[in-house]
Amino acid sequence: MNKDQFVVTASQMRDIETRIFTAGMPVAALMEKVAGLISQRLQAIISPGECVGILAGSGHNGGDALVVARELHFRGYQVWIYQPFSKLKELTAQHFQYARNLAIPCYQEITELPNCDFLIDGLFGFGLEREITDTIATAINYFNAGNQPIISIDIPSGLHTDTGEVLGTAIQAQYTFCLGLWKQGLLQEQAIPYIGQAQLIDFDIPLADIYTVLGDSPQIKRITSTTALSTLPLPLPLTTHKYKQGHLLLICGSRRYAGGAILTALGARASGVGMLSIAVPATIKPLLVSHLPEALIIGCPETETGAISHLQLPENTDLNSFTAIACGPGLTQDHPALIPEIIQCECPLVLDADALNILAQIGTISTLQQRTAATILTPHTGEFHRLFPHISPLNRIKAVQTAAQESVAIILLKGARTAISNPQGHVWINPESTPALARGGSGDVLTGLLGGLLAQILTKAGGGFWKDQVLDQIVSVTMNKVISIEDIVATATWWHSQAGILAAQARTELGVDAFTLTQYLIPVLKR
Ligand SMILES: NC(=O)C1=CN([C@@H]2O[C@H](COP(=O)(O)OP(=O)(O)OC[C@H]3O[C@@H](n4cnc5c(N)ncnc54)[C@H](O)[C@@H]3O)[C@@H](O)[C@H]2O)[C@@H](O)CC1
Ligand SMILES: Nc1ncnc2c1ncn2[C@@H]1O[C@H](COP(=O)(O)OP(=O)(O)O)[C@@H](O)[C@H]1O
Ligand SMILES: [K+]
Repeated sequence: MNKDQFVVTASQMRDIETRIFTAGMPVAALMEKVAGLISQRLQAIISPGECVGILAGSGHNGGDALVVARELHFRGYQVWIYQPFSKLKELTAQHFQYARNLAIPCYQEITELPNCDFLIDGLFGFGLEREITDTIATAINYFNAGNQPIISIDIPSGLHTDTGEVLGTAIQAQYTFCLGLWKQGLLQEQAIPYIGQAQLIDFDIPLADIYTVLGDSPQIKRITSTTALSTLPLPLPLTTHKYKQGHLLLICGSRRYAGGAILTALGARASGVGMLSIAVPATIKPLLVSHLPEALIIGCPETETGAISHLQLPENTDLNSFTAIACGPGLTQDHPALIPEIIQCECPLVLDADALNILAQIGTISTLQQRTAATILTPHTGEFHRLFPHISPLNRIKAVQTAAQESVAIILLKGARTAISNPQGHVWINPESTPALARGGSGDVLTGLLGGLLAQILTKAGGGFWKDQVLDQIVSVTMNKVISIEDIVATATWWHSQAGILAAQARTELGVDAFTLTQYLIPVLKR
């Protein structure tokens, strides 16, 4: 089984290791195994003959680094060791002694260090417990200022293993080889500038130990292509028809922001949803019709400024006629009364952009209390602050958990590492994205895509969901599979980011405007 989806804190990793050691695995044997795997990965990056500086700490992160030093020495690399500590853990001390007896040059002062082509950072792993100061802080700053790439073992030294916070100072790595299971800190936004390209080194931790420590349904998980693809509504049933593939209502756009409605709609189109209805101010109806001839465009009465003033749905239709509703992009805040009207709907509801700004104005938690079906809020950091001003966004994982619990909604906090939580605190983190998405309109695309996916998957499950299930956020019970709404939210997030990555590969990071992004959604699935 792929261990890529698990995420651990330092204390959970410590508990898992303890279980392995208690079961009989010798500590020294595990260190040998782990460092052997690290050495193999290094040899794919560094050519024999090149000079490698090894930075060794006092604990087992340093022990790993010293075994790597020995291995690279025997594989024909020029190796030296920087080891400034006076007291080492026993196993680490033994490896240090052996390296010295092999005549690998060892130094305690940065002023003595020869030049090198690469540095291996084994100063601190998940055992870092306080701020780095004095000699070690000076050394880390010195290494960061050099030209040679740094490869960190487990986590860049100086980062807090859980929060990704910099404790005093931290190594800026080009590569991070995370050992065994992904550390939570590597998925926090503040850690991104320090991590470089991150890879997991799987050293065969038994699944039973992982589940014993993390629980049968782990609280925090990484979204991977495997987890995302397992939720997509593919292949379609051979005998399906359009009304079985979901009916999404988008409520978006204004005279001022007509483009937001188009982008949201194009995101929804790519989801493959069976029926798409789009409520917009009457003035921009012809524009939407020309972009999306397949959609039902509902022209609504508008305010003087060109915002929707009232939802005028077709005859025999009300909000509960739809499988899901997504609302907000380009709406403006000119007519706040629209939101309390929409909140009444008894189907899953995605709120984004101006719908969130209005929600913040009228009272986030009190308004959402009226909801009987699932609600998904998709704020960026600014909108999150308006919705939940009392929640610190510094630890984004904690922040989404708290916000979701308080609002009894699913919260998707957008950013370079989008984090999603359900009210029970189950979190998905999107580990792979691109700054090419940091452009106006790309969030609108996500809202449409997510709405479309929700409508479709709900309908595939038979369209029936009961109140008690809704509170558990469970929407679909097929023969042997339970799909929860937050899994669908995670899948949409993954799909959107992968489209950004694919578009950036084809067109550079500057070539991913929001319209172009919509054109790369389907190619992600073909790949
Ligand atoms: N047992 C093994 O062989 C394995 C080792 N692993 C490695 O072991 C690491 C964890 O090892 P440890 O628990 O020994 O911890 P570390 O090697 O991360 O560091 C702990 C040491 O640093 C000291 N220290 C902490 N903060 C400090 C500060 N601010 N300034 C100065 N000293 C400080 C501590 O007192 C302790 O001696 C992992 O990150 C990984 O690299 C595991 O990943 C795999 C299994
Ligand atoms: N630096 C970044 N790296 C990766 N993804 C990003 C980055 N910045 C923004 N994004 C993504 O781009 C989208 C921006 O959405 P949003 O802020 O709502 O923009 P808009 O409202 O203009 O559409 C989100 O999906 C977000 O996760
Ligand atoms: K390290």
